[in-house]
Amino acid sequence: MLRLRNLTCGYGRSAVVHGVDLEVGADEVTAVMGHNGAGKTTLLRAVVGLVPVMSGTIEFDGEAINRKPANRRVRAGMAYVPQGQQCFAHLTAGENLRLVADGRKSGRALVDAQLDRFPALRGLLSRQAGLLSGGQRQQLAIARALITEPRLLILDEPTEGIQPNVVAEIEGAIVDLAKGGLSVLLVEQHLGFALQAASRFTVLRSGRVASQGEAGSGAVERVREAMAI
Ligand SMILES: Nc1ncnc2c1ncn2[C@@H]1O[C@H](COP(=O)(O)OP(=O)(O)OP(=O)(O)O)[C@@H](O)[C@H]1O
Repeated sequence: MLRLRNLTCGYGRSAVVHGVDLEVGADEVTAVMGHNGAGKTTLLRAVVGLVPVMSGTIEFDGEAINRKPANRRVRAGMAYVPQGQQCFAHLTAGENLRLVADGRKSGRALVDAQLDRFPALRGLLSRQAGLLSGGQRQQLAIARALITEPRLLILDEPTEGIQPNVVAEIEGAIVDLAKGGLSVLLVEQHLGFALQAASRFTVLRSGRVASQGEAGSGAVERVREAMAI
């Protein structure tokens, strides 16, 4: 589905991510971990086309997409949920969803499906998104991304700064999505959840792969060691 080969990317002439290989298989979750500033967000932004590739390749469905603009990557089946529960704060929750759904075939059904996934949003549709809690805004942001019917969902720290009772709901939704056949590239600080949801993991340190492997037995120790925690 997604394969990065020897990817180097960054800002201007400064590389931030250096020679990273990484794969997200069909129907799989790959977790990317690492301390603040390790380059996780930069890597995700390169995948969606918001940070230029300096060298190496990004392949999506076997096709090199290094030069494909972000809008065409979205059309090809990627959806990106950036860090920070980003929504249109002055629009209502319902308007945030309709903005993406309107004009799509079965737009209303797509919205309904996401309201079934995140039932708490049903009662909040007429509320301004900026007045929702962080957890509710994150659910809204994920719901909005899913309305585009992606094949690869790219999530940047979806549980960061969110009240613990909602964290469990968001984690559950991500696990369900993966079980339902969606591929997910997940940046996540919570080790336990990342390794439970993912089948592969990558730890970045100063933009380089410090550890990588399958999220089975022994993975927690490998990740802890790579992150020195
Ligand atoms: N727009 C930018 N221009 C220049 N440098 C940037 C830019 N955004 C990030 N950086 C630098 O790139 C490096 C990696 O940042 P990045 O946000 O990718 O890390 P991260 O692992 O996602 O960290 P965090 O968990 O804090 O978000 C940092 O040194 C940061 O200062």
